[in-house]
Amino acid sequence: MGPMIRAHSAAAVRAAEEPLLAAGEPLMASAAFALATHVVAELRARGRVAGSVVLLLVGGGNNGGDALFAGTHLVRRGCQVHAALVSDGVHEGGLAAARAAGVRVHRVLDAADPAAAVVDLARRCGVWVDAVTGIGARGPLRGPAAPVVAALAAERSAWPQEPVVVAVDVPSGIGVDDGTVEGPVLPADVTVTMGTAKPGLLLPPAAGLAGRVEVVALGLDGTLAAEPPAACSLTAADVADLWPVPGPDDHKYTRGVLGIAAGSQTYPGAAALATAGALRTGLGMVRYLGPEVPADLVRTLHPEVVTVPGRVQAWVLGSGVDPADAARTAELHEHLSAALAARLPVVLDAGALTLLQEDTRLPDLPATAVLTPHAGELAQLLTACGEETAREDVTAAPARHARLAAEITGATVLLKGPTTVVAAPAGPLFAQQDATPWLATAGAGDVLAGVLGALLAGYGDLIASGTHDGAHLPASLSAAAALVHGRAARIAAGLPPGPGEGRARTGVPITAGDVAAAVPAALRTVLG
Ligand SMILES: NC(=O)C1=CN([C@@H]2O[C@H](COP(=O)(O)OP(=O)(O)OC[C@H]3O[C@@H](n4cnc5c(N)ncnc54)[C@H](O)[C@@H]3O)[C@@H](O)[C@H]2O)[C@@H](O)CC1
Ligand SMILES: Nc1ncnc2c1ncn2[C@@H]1O[C@H](COP(=O)(O)OP(=O)(O)O)[C@@H](O)[C@H]1O
Ligand SMILES: [K+]
Repeated sequence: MGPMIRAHSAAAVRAAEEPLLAAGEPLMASAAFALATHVVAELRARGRVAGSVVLLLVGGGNNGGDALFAGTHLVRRGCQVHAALVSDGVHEGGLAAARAAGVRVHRVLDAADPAAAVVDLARRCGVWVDAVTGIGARGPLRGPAAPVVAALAAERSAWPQEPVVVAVDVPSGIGVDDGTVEGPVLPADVTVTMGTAKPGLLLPPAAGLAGRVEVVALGLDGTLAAEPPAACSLTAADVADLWPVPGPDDHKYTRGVLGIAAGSQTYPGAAALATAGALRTGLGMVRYLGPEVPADLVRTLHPEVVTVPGRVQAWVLGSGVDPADAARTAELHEHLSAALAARLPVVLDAGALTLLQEDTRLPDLPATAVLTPHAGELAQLLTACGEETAREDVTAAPARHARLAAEITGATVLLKGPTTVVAAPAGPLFAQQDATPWLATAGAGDVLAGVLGALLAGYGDLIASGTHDGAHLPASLSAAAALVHGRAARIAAGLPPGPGEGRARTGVPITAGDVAAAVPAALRTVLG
Protein backbone atom coordinates (compact mmCIF):
# COMPACT_ATOMS: atom_id res chain seq x y z
CA MET A 1 0.00 0.00 0.00
CA GLY A 2 0.99 3.62 -0.45
CA PRO A 3 1.73 6.13 2.26
CA MET A 4 -1.64 5.80 4.01
CA ILE A 5 -2.00 8.06 7.04
CA ARG A 6 -2.16 5.74 10.04
CA ALA A 7 -3.41 6.62 13.49
CA HIS A 8 -2.91 4.62 16.66
CA SER A 9 -4.81 4.73 19.92
CA ALA A 10 -3.44 6.42 23.03
CA ALA A 11 -2.91 3.00 24.61
CA ALA A 12 -0.94 1.72 21.60
CA VAL A 13 1.25 4.83 21.65
CA ARG A 14 1.97 4.40 25.35
CA ALA A 15 2.83 0.73 24.81
CA ALA A 16 5.19 1.66 21.98
CA GLU A 17 6.83 4.40 24.03
CA GLU A 18 7.40 2.22 27.06
CA PRO A 19 10.47 0.25 25.92
CA LEU A 20 12.06 3.39 24.48
CA LEU A 21 11.57 5.30 27.71
CA ALA A 22 12.89 2.34 29.69
CA ALA A 23 15.98 2.39 27.48
CA GLY A 24 16.47 6.05 28.38
CA GLU A 25 15.45 7.53 25.01
CA PRO A 26 14.91 11.28 25.48
CA LEU A 27 11.47 11.24 23.84
CA MET A 28 10.27 14.46 25.37
CA ALA A 29 13.41 16.30 24.32
CA SER A 30 12.89 15.10 20.75
CA ALA A 31 9.19 15.97 20.84
CA ALA A 32 9.93 19.45 22.20
CA PHE A 33 12.64 20.17 19.64
CA ALA A 34 10.37 19.09 16.78
CA LEU A 35 7.52 21.18 18.19
CA ALA A 36 9.75 24.26 18.36
CA THR A 37 10.92 23.63 14.80
CA HIS A 38 7.33 23.59 13.56
CA VAL A 39 6.48 26.77 15.47
CA VAL A 40 9.52 28.44 13.92
CA ALA A 41 8.42 27.27 10.45
CA GLU A 42 4.96 28.76 11.00
CA LEU A 43 6.49 32.05 12.14
CA ARG A 44 8.90 32.13 9.22
CA ALA A 45 6.07 31.48 6.77
CA ARG A 46 4.37 34.58 8.17
CA GLY A 47 7.40 36.86 8.28
CA ARG A 48 9.85 36.82 11.13
CA VAL A 49 10.89 34.52 13.94
CA ALA A 50 13.01 36.71 16.23
CA GLY A 51 10.85 39.17 18.12
CA SER A 52 7.69 37.08 17.76
CA VAL A 53 5.61 36.68 20.87
CA VAL A 54 4.53 33.14 21.71
CA LEU A 55 2.03 31.91 24.28
CA LEU A 56 2.30 28.41 25.73
CA LEU A 57 -0.90 27.06 27.31
CA VAL A 58 0.54 24.56 29.74
CA GLY A 59 -1.48 21.77 31.36
CA GLY A 60 -0.46 19.42 34.13
CA GLY A 61 1.01 16.50 32.18
CA ASN A 62 3.77 15.64 29.75
CA ASN A 63 1.90 17.44 26.98
CA GLY A 64 2.60 20.66 28.90
CA GLY A 65 6.16 19.41 29.40
CA ASP A 66 6.65 19.23 25.63
CA ALA A 67 5.61 22.88 25.32
CA LEU A 68 7.79 24.11 28.19
CA PHE A 69 10.91 22.50 26.72
CA ALA A 70 9.94 23.79 23.25
CA GLY A 71 9.75 27.23 24.86
CA THR A 72 13.45 27.07 25.74
CA HIS A 73 14.32 26.56 22.05
CA LEU A 74 12.00 29.36 20.99
CA VAL A 75 13.66 31.78 23.42
CA ARG A 76 16.99 30.85 21.85
CA ARG A 77 15.51 31.68 18.43
CA GLY A 78 14.78 35.18 19.67
CA CYS A 79 11.10 34.78 20.51
CA GLN A 80 9.49 36.31 23.56
CA VAL A 81 7.80 33.32 25.19
CA HIS A 82 5.02 33.39 27.77
CA ALA A 83 3.77 30.29 29.57
CA ALA A 84 0.29 30.37 31.08
CA LEU A 85 0.01 27.57 33.64
CA VAL A 86 -3.57 26.30 33.51
CA SER A 87 -3.01 23.51 36.02
CA ASP A 88 -1.92 23.70 39.68
CA GLY A 89 1.07 21.50 39.05
CA VAL A 90 3.00 21.33 35.78
CA HIS A 91 5.96 19.29 34.49
CA GLU A 92 8.69 20.27 36.97
CA GLY A 93 11.71 19.71 34.77
CA GLY A 94 10.07 21.58 31.94
CA LEU A 95 9.14 24.49 34.18
CA ALA A 96 12.64 24.79 35.60
CA ALA A 97 14.21 24.66 32.15
CA ALA A 98 11.73 27.19 30.80
CA ARG A 99 12.37 29.63 33.64
CA ALA A 100 16.12 29.24 33.29
CA ALA A 101 15.90 29.96 29.55
CA GLY A 102 13.90 33.13 30.08
CA VAL A 103 10.32 32.00 29.44
CA ARG A 104 7.97 34.31 31.36
CA VAL A 105 5.77 32.18 33.56
CA HIS A 106 2.23 33.30 34.46
CA ARG A 107 0.34 31.57 37.27
CA VAL A 108 -3.00 32.51 35.80
CA LEU A 109 -4.97 30.33 38.21
CA ASP A 110 -4.13 32.86 40.93
CA ALA A 111 -6.11 35.51 39.05
CA ALA A 112 -9.74 36.18 40.01
CA ASP A 113 -10.78 35.25 36.46
CA PRO A 114 -8.18 32.93 34.91
CA ALA A 115 -9.90 32.86 31.52
CA ALA A 116 -9.87 36.64 31.30
CA ALA A 117 -6.23 36.70 32.41
CA VAL A 118 -5.21 34.26 29.68
CA VAL A 119 -7.21 36.10 27.02
CA ASP A 120 -5.46 39.31 28.09
CA LEU A 121 -2.08 37.69 27.72
CA ALA A 122 -3.03 35.94 24.48
CA ARG A 123 -3.92 39.27 22.86
CA ARG A 124 -0.22 40.13 22.89
CA CYS A 125 0.85 36.84 21.30
CA GLY A 126 0.91 35.90 17.63
CA VAL A 127 1.26 32.16 18.26
CA TRP A 128 -0.71 30.12 20.78
CA VAL A 129 0.66 26.70 21.59
CA ASP A 130 -2.06 24.44 22.98
CA ALA A 131 -0.42 22.02 25.42
CA VAL A 132 -3.23 21.63 27.95
CA THR A 133 -3.79 17.90 27.44
CA GLY A 134 -2.57 15.20 25.06
CA ILE A 135 -3.11 11.46 25.07
CA GLY A 136 -3.49 11.50 28.86
CA ALA A 137 -6.80 13.42 28.67
CA ARG A 138 -9.83 11.77 30.20
CA GLY A 139 -13.10 13.10 28.81
CA PRO A 140 -13.77 16.69 27.75
CA LEU A 141 -11.71 19.47 29.36
CA ARG A 142 -12.70 20.16 32.94
CA GLY A 143 -11.49 22.34 35.79
CA PRO A 144 -9.97 25.74 35.03
CA ALA A 145 -8.69 24.57 31.63
CA ALA A 146 -12.25 24.38 30.27
CA PRO A 147 -13.21 28.07 30.59
CA VAL A 148 -9.72 29.14 29.51
CA VAL A 149 -9.90 27.15 26.28
CA ALA A 150 -13.53 28.15 25.69
CA ALA A 151 -12.60 31.83 26.02
CA LEU A 152 -9.64 31.51 23.65
CA ALA A 153 -11.74 29.60 21.11
CA ALA A 154 -14.39 32.32 21.23
CA GLU A 155 -11.80 35.07 20.82
CA ARG A 156 -9.66 33.39 18.17
CA SER A 157 -11.60 34.51 15.13
CA ALA A 158 -12.23 37.96 16.60
CA TRP A 159 -8.52 38.86 16.70
CA PRO A 160 -7.54 41.72 14.37
CA GLN A 161 -4.71 39.52 13.16
CA GLU A 162 -5.67 35.93 13.79
CA PRO A 163 -3.14 34.08 15.92
CA VAL A 164 -1.49 30.93 14.65
CA VAL A 165 -2.64 28.06 16.85
CA VAL A 166 -0.30 25.09 17.14
CA ALA A 167 -1.72 22.10 19.02
CA VAL A 168 0.69 19.72 20.73
CA ASP A 169 -0.10 16.09 19.94
CA VAL A 170 -3.85 16.81 19.68
CA PRO A 171 -6.08 19.85 20.11
CA SER A 172 -6.73 19.61 23.85
CA GLY A 173 -10.21 18.35 24.71
CA ILE A 174 -10.91 16.16 21.66
CA GLY A 175 -11.71 12.48 22.06
CA VAL A 176 -8.21 11.24 21.24
CA ASP A 177 -9.39 7.76 20.24
CA ASP A 178 -12.84 8.43 18.81
CA GLY A 179 -12.82 11.96 17.39
CA THR A 180 -15.69 13.21 19.53
CA VAL A 181 -15.90 16.84 20.69
CA GLU A 182 -17.85 17.04 23.90
CA GLY A 183 -16.48 20.21 25.42
CA PRO A 184 -14.45 23.30 24.54
CA VAL A 185 -11.62 22.87 22.03
CA LEU A 186 -9.35 25.52 20.52
CA PRO A 187 -9.26 24.93 16.74
CA ALA A 188 -5.66 24.57 15.54
CA ASP A 189 -3.97 25.64 12.33
CA VAL A 190 -1.36 22.93 12.78
CA THR A 191 -1.25 19.91 15.06
CA VAL A 192 2.24 18.61 15.77
CA THR A 193 1.57 15.02 16.79
CA MET A 194 4.10 12.74 18.46
CA GLY A 195 5.19 9.36 17.13
CA THR A 196 2.12 8.71 14.99
CA ALA A 197 -1.22 10.33 14.18
CA LYS A 198 -4.05 9.74 16.66
CA PRO A 199 -7.53 8.57 15.57
CA GLY A 200 -9.12 11.85 16.72
CA LEU A 201 -6.97 13.72 14.20
CA LEU A 202 -8.56 11.79 11.33
CA LEU A 203 -12.10 11.11 12.57
CA PRO A 204 -14.94 13.62 12.48
CA PRO A 205 -15.89 15.91 14.05
CA ALA A 206 -12.56 16.43 15.89
CA ALA A 207 -10.52 16.07 12.69
CA GLY A 208 -11.95 19.38 11.54
CA LEU A 209 -10.31 21.11 14.53
CA ALA A 210 -6.79 19.77 14.02
CA GLY A 211 -5.75 21.81 10.98
CA ARG A 212 -2.73 20.44 9.15
CA VAL A 213 -1.33 17.39 10.90
CA GLU A 214 2.46 17.08 11.18
CA VAL A 215 3.72 13.76 12.52
CA VAL A 216 6.98 13.81 14.47
CA ALA A 217 8.83 10.51 14.16
CA LEU A 218 9.92 9.50 17.65
CA GLY A 219 11.20 6.05 16.71
CA LEU A 220 7.87 4.38 17.46
CA ASP A 221 7.31 3.41 13.82
CA GLY A 222 8.87 -0.02 14.09
CA THR A 223 6.71 -1.10 17.00
CA LEU A 224 3.55 0.52 15.67
CA ALA A 225 3.97 -0.87 12.15
CA ALA A 226 3.57 -4.33 13.59
CA GLU A 227 -0.02 -3.71 14.59
CA PRO A 228 -2.96 -2.47 12.53
CA PRO A 229 -3.78 1.20 12.95
CA ALA A 230 -6.97 2.14 14.78
CA ALA A 231 -7.88 4.56 12.01
CA CYS A 232 -6.41 5.58 8.71
CA SER A 233 -6.94 7.77 5.67
CA LEU A 234 -6.08 6.62 2.18
CA THR A 235 -3.98 8.87 0.01
CA ALA A 236 -4.09 9.03 -3.79
CA ALA A 237 -1.10 6.67 -3.94
CA ASP A 238 -2.97 4.04 -1.90
CA VAL A 239 -5.93 4.32 -4.23
CA ALA A 240 -3.65 3.93 -7.25
CA ASP A 241 -2.38 0.67 -5.70
CA LEU A 242 -5.96 -0.58 -5.26
CA TRP A 243 -7.53 0.58 -8.52
CA PRO A 244 -8.04 -2.18 -11.11
CA VAL A 245 -6.24 -1.26 -14.33
CA PRO A 246 -6.97 -3.57 -17.29
CA GLY A 247 -4.09 -5.53 -18.78
CA PRO A 248 -3.70 -6.73 -22.37
CA ASP A 249 -5.46 -10.05 -21.67
CA ASP A 250 -8.47 -8.55 -19.94
CA HIS A 251 -11.95 -8.62 -21.45
CA LYS A 252 -15.23 -7.21 -20.22
CA TYR A 253 -16.01 -10.19 -17.99
CA THR A 254 -12.62 -10.17 -16.30
CA ARG A 255 -12.86 -6.41 -15.77
CA GLY A 256 -16.13 -6.87 -13.91
CA VAL A 257 -19.85 -6.71 -14.55
CA LEU A 258 -21.95 -4.70 -12.16
CA GLY A 259 -25.64 -5.35 -11.64
CA ILE A 260 -27.60 -2.24 -10.72
CA ALA A 261 -31.09 -2.55 -9.29
CA ALA A 262 -31.77 1.07 -8.46
CA GLY A 263 -34.27 3.75 -9.40
CA SER A 264 -38.03 3.50 -9.69
CA GLN A 265 -40.91 4.97 -11.67
CA THR A 266 -40.93 7.75 -9.05
CA TYR A 267 -37.15 8.26 -8.82
CA PRO A 268 -35.73 7.20 -12.20
CA GLY A 269 -32.80 9.61 -11.84
CA ALA A 270 -31.11 7.43 -9.23
CA ALA A 271 -30.76 4.66 -11.81
CA ALA A 272 -29.13 7.02 -14.30
CA LEU A 273 -26.76 8.55 -11.75
CA ALA A 274 -25.61 5.26 -10.23
CA THR A 275 -25.04 3.97 -13.76
CA ALA A 276 -23.13 7.10 -14.76
CA GLY A 277 -20.90 6.79 -11.68
CA ALA A 278 -20.19 3.13 -12.43
CA LEU A 279 -19.45 3.63 -16.14
CA ARG A 280 -17.07 6.53 -15.49
CA THR A 281 -15.24 4.47 -12.88
CA GLY A 282 -14.33 1.90 -15.50
CA LEU A 283 -15.59 -1.67 -15.59
CA GLY A 284 -16.51 -4.35 -18.12
CA MET A 285 -20.25 -3.83 -18.22
CA VAL A 286 -23.26 -2.47 -16.35
CA ARG A 287 -26.41 -4.60 -16.26
CA TYR A 288 -29.36 -2.47 -15.24
CA LEU A 289 -32.41 -4.29 -13.90
CA GLY A 290 -35.48 -2.25 -13.05
CA PRO A 291 -38.90 -0.99 -14.17
CA GLU A 292 -39.63 0.55 -17.53
CA VAL A 293 -39.26 4.24 -16.80
CA PRO A 294 -35.78 4.11 -15.21
CA ALA A 295 -34.69 1.39 -17.65
CA ASP A 296 -35.66 3.61 -20.61
CA LEU A 297 -33.85 6.55 -19.10
CA VAL A 298 -30.71 4.49 -18.52
CA ARG A 299 -30.78 3.09 -22.08
CA THR A 300 -31.27 6.55 -23.55
CA LEU A 301 -28.49 8.16 -21.54
CA HIS A 302 -26.14 5.18 -21.57
CA PRO A 303 -26.66 2.99 -24.65
CA GLU A 304 -23.76 0.77 -23.55
CA VAL A 305 -25.81 -0.57 -20.64
CA VAL A 306 -27.39 -4.03 -20.91
CA THR A 307 -30.88 -4.36 -19.44
CA VAL A 308 -31.34 -8.12 -19.36
CA PRO A 309 -30.44 -10.45 -16.47
CA GLY A 310 -27.19 -12.42 -16.59
CA ARG A 311 -23.94 -12.97 -14.80
CA VAL A 312 -22.64 -10.16 -12.55
CA GLN A 313 -19.70 -9.87 -10.16
CA ALA A 314 -21.18 -7.24 -7.83
CA TRP A 315 -24.45 -5.46 -7.15
CA VAL A 316 -25.71 -2.00 -6.33
CA LEU A 317 -29.13 -2.28 -4.75
CA GLY A 318 -31.63 0.28 -3.56
CA SER A 319 -30.69 3.82 -4.63
CA GLY A 320 -33.95 5.58 -5.51
CA VAL A 321 -36.10 2.59 -4.59
CA ASP A 322 -39.22 3.28 -2.55
CA PRO A 323 -39.32 0.72 0.28
CA ALA A 324 -43.15 0.90 0.19
CA ASP A 325 -43.10 -0.61 -3.32
CA ALA A 326 -43.63 -4.26 -2.43
CA ALA A 327 -42.93 -5.76 -5.86
CA ARG A 328 -39.68 -3.83 -6.19
CA THR A 329 -38.47 -4.67 -2.70
CA ALA A 330 -39.21 -8.34 -3.39
CA GLU A 331 -36.88 -8.06 -6.40
CA LEU A 332 -34.19 -6.45 -4.29
CA HIS A 333 -34.53 -9.27 -1.77
CA GLU A 334 -34.05 -11.79 -4.54
CA HIS A 335 -30.96 -10.06 -5.88
CA LEU A 336 -29.57 -9.79 -2.37
CA SER A 337 -30.15 -13.47 -1.62
CA ALA A 338 -28.51 -14.50 -4.86
CA ALA A 339 -25.56 -12.18 -4.25
CA LEU A 340 -25.03 -13.44 -0.72
CA ALA A 341 -25.30 -17.08 -1.83
CA ALA A 342 -22.65 -16.46 -4.50
CA ARG A 343 -20.52 -14.46 -2.03
CA LEU A 344 -20.63 -11.48 -4.38
CA PRO A 345 -19.98 -8.01 -3.02
CA VAL A 346 -23.08 -5.86 -2.81
CA VAL A 347 -23.71 -2.17 -2.13
CA LEU A 348 -26.89 -1.61 -0.13
CA ASP A 349 -27.99 2.01 -0.53
CA ALA A 350 -31.04 4.11 0.37
CA GLY A 351 -34.17 1.96 -0.14
CA ALA A 352 -32.20 -1.24 0.38
CA LEU A 353 -31.23 -0.02 3.85
CA THR A 354 -34.87 0.45 4.78
CA LEU A 355 -35.91 -2.96 3.54
CA LEU A 356 -33.03 -4.54 5.44
CA GLN A 357 -34.55 -3.20 8.64
CA GLU A 358 -37.48 -5.58 8.32
CA ASP A 359 -35.25 -8.44 7.34
CA THR A 360 -34.31 -11.12 9.81
CA ARG A 361 -31.04 -11.67 7.88
CA LEU A 362 -29.80 -8.25 8.92
CA PRO A 363 -27.46 -9.47 11.66
CA ASP A 364 -25.90 -12.03 9.34
CA LEU A 365 -24.48 -9.93 6.54
CA PRO A 366 -20.91 -10.53 5.43
CA ALA A 367 -18.31 -7.73 5.36
CA THR A 368 -18.55 -7.89 1.55
CA ALA A 369 -21.98 -6.25 1.86
CA VAL A 370 -21.36 -2.50 2.06
CA LEU A 371 -24.09 -0.35 3.59
CA THR A 372 -23.95 3.31 2.48
CA PRO A 373 -26.15 5.33 4.83
CA HIS A 374 -25.99 9.02 5.62
CA ALA A 375 -26.35 10.01 9.29
CA GLY A 376 -30.16 9.93 9.27
CA GLU A 377 -30.30 6.53 7.60
CA LEU A 378 -27.73 5.12 10.02
CA ALA A 379 -29.76 6.38 12.99
CA GLN A 380 -32.85 4.62 11.59
CA LEU A 381 -30.93 1.43 10.94
CA LEU A 382 -29.48 1.32 14.46
CA THR A 383 -32.87 2.09 15.98
CA ALA A 384 -34.37 -0.78 13.98
CA CYS A 385 -31.62 -2.97 15.43
CA GLY A 386 -32.72 -2.06 18.94
CA GLU A 387 -30.13 0.69 19.50
CA GLU A 388 -32.29 3.82 19.90
CA THR A 389 -30.28 6.45 17.99
CA ALA A 390 -31.00 9.97 16.76
CA ARG A 391 -29.35 11.59 13.75
CA GLU A 392 -27.52 14.01 16.10
CA ASP A 393 -26.04 11.07 18.01
CA VAL A 394 -24.52 9.84 14.75
CA THR A 395 -23.10 13.23 13.73
CA ALA A 396 -21.62 13.71 17.23
CA ALA A 397 -19.80 10.36 17.07
CA PRO A 398 -19.80 9.11 13.47
CA ALA A 399 -17.00 6.57 13.92
CA ARG A 400 -18.52 4.97 17.00
CA HIS A 401 -21.93 4.57 15.32
CA ALA A 402 -20.53 3.31 12.03
CA ARG A 403 -18.56 0.70 13.95
CA LEU A 404 -21.57 -0.26 16.03
CA ALA A 405 -23.68 -0.79 12.90
CA ALA A 406 -20.89 -2.89 11.36
CA GLU A 407 -20.63 -4.99 14.51
CA ILE A 408 -24.39 -5.55 14.67
CA THR A 409 -24.94 -6.33 10.99
CA GLY A 410 -21.62 -7.92 10.09
CA ALA A 411 -21.51 -5.65 7.04
CA THR A 412 -19.05 -2.93 6.10
CA VAL A 413 -20.56 0.49 6.75
CA LEU A 414 -19.69 3.55 4.67
CA LEU A 415 -21.16 6.51 6.54
CA LYS A 416 -21.60 9.53 4.25
CA GLY A 417 -21.08 13.09 5.45
CA PRO A 418 -18.54 15.93 5.31
CA THR A 419 -15.97 13.29 6.24
CA THR A 420 -16.82 9.80 5.03
CA VAL A 421 -16.19 7.13 7.66
CA VAL A 422 -15.86 3.45 6.78
CA ALA A 423 -16.09 0.73 9.41
CA ALA A 424 -15.95 -3.02 9.02
CA PRO A 425 -16.87 -5.19 12.02
CA ALA A 426 -13.14 -5.32 12.86
CA GLY A 427 -9.95 -3.73 11.60
CA PRO A 428 -9.08 -0.10 11.07
CA LEU A 429 -11.61 2.65 10.60
CA PHE A 430 -11.17 4.76 7.48
CA ALA A 431 -11.80 8.50 7.39
CA GLN A 432 -11.80 10.28 4.03
CA GLN A 433 -12.03 14.04 3.79
CA ASP A 434 -11.52 14.49 0.08
CA ALA A 435 -14.68 16.29 -1.00
CA THR A 436 -16.17 19.76 -0.84
CA PRO A 437 -19.46 20.85 0.75
CA TRP A 438 -20.70 21.45 -2.83
CA LEU A 439 -21.07 17.66 -2.96
CA ALA A 440 -24.03 17.85 -0.58
CA THR A 441 -26.51 17.77 -3.46
CA ALA A 442 -29.31 15.41 -4.46
CA GLY A 443 -28.11 12.32 -6.27
CA ALA A 444 -24.47 12.58 -5.18
CA GLY A 445 -24.98 9.46 -3.08
CA ASP A 446 -26.31 7.55 -6.09
CA VAL A 447 -23.12 8.38 -7.99
CA LEU A 448 -21.04 7.14 -5.07
CA ALA A 449 -22.99 3.86 -5.01
CA GLY A 450 -22.15 3.42 -8.70
CA VAL A 451 -18.46 4.23 -8.24
CA LEU A 452 -18.18 1.80 -5.33
CA GLY A 453 -20.17 -0.87 -7.14
CA ALA A 454 -17.89 -0.69 -10.17
CA LEU A 455 -14.82 -0.94 -7.99
CA LEU A 456 -16.24 -3.95 -6.14
CA ALA A 457 -17.15 -5.58 -9.46
CA GLY A 458 -13.49 -5.33 -10.44
CA TYR A 459 -12.67 -7.35 -7.33
CA GLY A 460 -15.82 -9.50 -7.54
CA ASP A 461 -14.16 -12.74 -8.59
CA LEU A 462 -11.43 -12.36 -5.98
CA ILE A 463 -13.97 -11.60 -3.27
CA ALA A 464 -16.24 -14.50 -4.31
CA SER A 465 -13.25 -16.85 -4.23
CA GLY A 466 -12.82 -16.00 -0.55
CA THR A 467 -9.04 -15.71 -0.94
CA HIS A 468 -8.86 -12.02 -0.06
CA ASP A 469 -8.23 -10.63 3.41
CA GLY A 470 -11.87 -10.93 4.47
CA ALA A 471 -13.16 -7.85 6.19
CA HIS A 472 -10.44 -5.43 5.17
CA LEU A 473 -10.67 -5.37 1.38
CA PRO A 474 -14.27 -4.09 1.12
CA ALA A 475 -13.46 -1.38 3.66
CA SER A 476 -10.34 -0.27 1.76
CA LEU A 477 -12.27 -0.26 -1.52
CA SER A 478 -15.06 1.77 0.09
CA ALA A 479 -12.54 4.34 1.29
CA ALA A 480 -10.97 4.40 -2.18
CA ALA A 481 -14.38 5.03 -3.77
CA ALA A 482 -14.99 7.88 -1.32
CA LEU A 483 -11.63 9.45 -2.23
CA VAL A 484 -12.28 9.32 -5.98
CA HIS A 485 -15.89 10.52 -5.58
CA GLY A 486 -14.71 13.38 -3.35
CA ARG A 487 -11.97 14.37 -5.77
CA ALA A 488 -14.42 14.27 -8.67
CA ALA A 489 -16.62 16.71 -6.75
CA ARG A 490 -13.68 19.04 -6.12
CA ILE A 491 -12.63 18.98 -9.75
CA ALA A 492 -16.23 19.53 -10.95
CA ALA A 493 -16.45 22.49 -8.54
CA GLY A 494 -13.26 23.97 -10.00
CA LEU A 495 -11.15 23.19 -6.95
CA PRO A 496 -7.71 21.56 -6.88
CA PRO A 497 -8.10 17.82 -6.31
CA GLY A 498 -6.32 17.43 -2.96
CA PRO A 499 -8.01 18.84 0.13
CA GLY A 500 -6.08 21.55 1.90
CA GLU A 501 -4.63 22.79 -1.38
CA GLY A 502 -5.82 26.25 -2.25
CA ARG A 503 -8.07 26.71 0.78
CA ALA A 504 -8.85 30.26 -0.23
CA ARG A 505 -10.67 29.10 -3.35
CA THR A 506 -14.29 28.27 -2.77
CA GLY A 507 -15.36 26.62 -6.02
CA VAL A 508 -18.72 26.68 -7.81
CA PRO A 509 -21.97 24.71 -7.50
CA ILE A 510 -22.13 21.24 -9.02
CA THR A 511 -24.78 18.67 -9.87
CA ALA A 512 -24.54 14.96 -9.18
CA GLY A 513 -24.20 14.45 -12.94
CA ASP A 514 -21.17 16.77 -12.93
CA VAL A 515 -19.59 14.59 -10.25
CA ALA A 516 -20.04 11.44 -12.32
CA ALA A 517 -18.64 13.19 -15.39
CA ALA A 518 -15.56 14.29 -13.41
CA VAL A 519 -14.67 10.79 -12.18
CA PRO A 520 -12.20 10.20 -15.07
CA ALA A 521 -10.49 13.53 -14.28
CA ALA A 522 -10.29 12.48 -10.64
CA LEU A 523 -8.78 9.17 -11.67
CA ARG A 524 -6.21 11.02 -13.78
CA THR A 525 -4.96 12.71 -10.60
CA VAL A 526 -4.80 9.33 -8.87
CA LEU A 527 -3.48 7.00 -11.56
CA GLY A 528 -1.27 9.60 -13.24
N1 LIG B 1 5.28 9.28 27.39
C1 LIG B 1 6.25 10.17 27.07
O1 LIG B 1 7.31 10.23 27.63
C2 LIG B 1 6.02 11.12 26.02
C3 LIG B 1 4.88 11.88 26.05
N2 LIG B 1 4.75 12.92 25.26
C4 LIG B 1 3.71 13.89 25.50
O2 LIG B 1 3.02 13.59 26.68
C5 LIG B 1 1.64 13.55 26.46
C6 LIG B 1 0.99 12.60 27.39
O3 LIG B 1 1.33 13.01 28.69
P1 LIG B 1 0.54 12.62 29.99
O4 LIG B 1 0.37 11.18 30.07
O5 LIG B 1 1.23 13.29 31.11
O6 LIG B 1 -0.88 13.21 29.77
P2 LIG B 1 -1.37 14.64 29.27
O7 LIG B 1 -0.35 15.67 29.38
O8 LIG B 1 -2.03 14.42 27.98
O9 LIG B 1 -2.56 14.92 30.28
C7 LIG B 1 -2.44 14.68 31.65
C8 LIG B 1 -2.74 15.94 32.42
O10 LIG B 1 -3.98 16.47 32.05
C9 LIG B 1 -4.88 16.44 33.13
N3 LIG B 1 -6.16 16.06 32.55
C10 LIG B 1 -6.55 14.82 32.14
N4 LIG B 1 -7.78 14.87 31.63
C11 LIG B 1 -8.18 16.16 31.72
C12 LIG B 1 -9.37 16.84 31.39
N5 LIG B 1 -10.40 16.19 30.85
N6 LIG B 1 -9.46 18.16 31.61
C13 LIG B 1 -8.42 18.84 32.15
N7 LIG B 1 -7.27 18.24 32.49
C14 LIG B 1 -7.16 16.93 32.30
C15 LIG B 1 -4.32 15.48 34.13
O11 LIG B 1 -4.76 15.80 35.41
C16 LIG B 1 -2.84 15.68 33.90
O12 LIG B 1 -2.41 16.84 34.58
C17 LIG B 1 1.49 13.21 25.02
O13 LIG B 1 0.26 13.65 24.51
C18 LIG B 1 2.67 13.92 24.41
O14 LIG B 1 2.36 15.26 24.16
C19 LIG B 1 5.85 13.31 24.38
O15 LIG B 1 6.66 14.13 25.10
C20 LIG B 1 6.62 12.12 23.90
C21 LIG B 1 7.08 11.30 25.01
N1 LIG C 1 -20.66 19.01 3.92
C1 LIG C 1 -20.20 18.06 3.08
N2 LIG C 1 -18.94 18.14 2.60
C2 LIG C 1 -18.50 17.21 1.74
N3 LIG C 1 -19.23 16.15 1.30
C3 LIG C 1 -20.49 16.03 1.74
C4 LIG C 1 -21.03 16.96 2.66
N4 LIG C 1 -22.30 16.57 2.94
C5 LIG C 1 -22.53 15.45 2.23
N5 LIG C 1 -21.44 15.12 1.50
C6 LIG C 1 -21.33 13.97 0.58
O1 LIG C 1 -22.33 14.13 -0.43
C7 LIG C 1 -22.91 12.88 -0.75
C8 LIG C 1 -24.41 12.95 -0.45
O2 LIG C 1 -24.99 11.71 -0.55
P1 LIG C 1 -26.47 11.39 -0.04
O3 LIG C 1 -26.68 11.98 1.30
O4 LIG C 1 -26.70 9.96 -0.21
O5 LIG C 1 -27.38 12.21 -1.07
P2 LIG C 1 -28.44 11.64 -2.12
O6 LIG C 1 -29.23 10.60 -1.41
O7 LIG C 1 -29.25 12.81 -2.52
O8 LIG C 1 -27.67 11.09 -3.26
C9 LIG C 1 -22.16 11.84 0.05
O9 LIG C 1 -21.10 11.32 -0.70
C10 LIG C 1 -21.62 12.64 1.24
O10 LIG C 1 -20.47 12.07 1.80
K1 LIG D 1 -2.65 19.52 23.32
